[in-house]
Amino acid sequence: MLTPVALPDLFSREDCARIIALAEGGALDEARLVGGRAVAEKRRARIAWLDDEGAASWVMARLMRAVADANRDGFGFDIEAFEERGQVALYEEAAGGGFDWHSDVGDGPLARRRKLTVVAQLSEDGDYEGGALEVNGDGAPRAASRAQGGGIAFPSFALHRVAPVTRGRRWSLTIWAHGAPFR
Ligand SMILES: O=C(O)CCC(=O)C(=O)O
Ligand SMILES: [Fe+2]
Repeated sequence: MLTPVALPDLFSREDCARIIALAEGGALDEARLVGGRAVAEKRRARIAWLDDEGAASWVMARLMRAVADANRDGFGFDIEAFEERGQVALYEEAAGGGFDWHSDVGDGPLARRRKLTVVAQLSEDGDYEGGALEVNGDGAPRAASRAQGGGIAFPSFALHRVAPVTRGRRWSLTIWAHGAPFR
């Protein structure tokens, strides 16, 4: 199945605040694209990476369980591991935050092994306008739920985007599950 799967209630409101605090406690860098090139025009966000050991381990553990369930129930892909750290992204009105249509599968050694993408909404719906995460899993782009703490899982090759944030700021958390490249 290629249609995105909703993952409601991954995190509580307090969990979301804790994850944002973890990201703010580290370095928030200008986002880079799949190939490692900084391309400001396509992606306008700042990002921080969560380690799967230490203070953020509970975050990664919870997401990994949710991905395993979603894969079993919805996708049935061959997933072997989680080979990248969790990515917290901040899209800000002031910076014209957004991320144009793209696939998460690329030519890099990790990007080519991406199988499933999971994005969790860390901000409250009312904190921002615009900023919709839209996924085109089957020919029709659909907006993911904006509910804080909820998430969505979709095949990493599926085109998706974050519409420009027109007011406020949106925080998200993305992880990828990896395995042998699609063929
Ligand atoms: O922040 C989001 O909602 C999506 C992030 C994304 O698509 C990515 O990092 O590849
Ligand atoms: Fe993406």
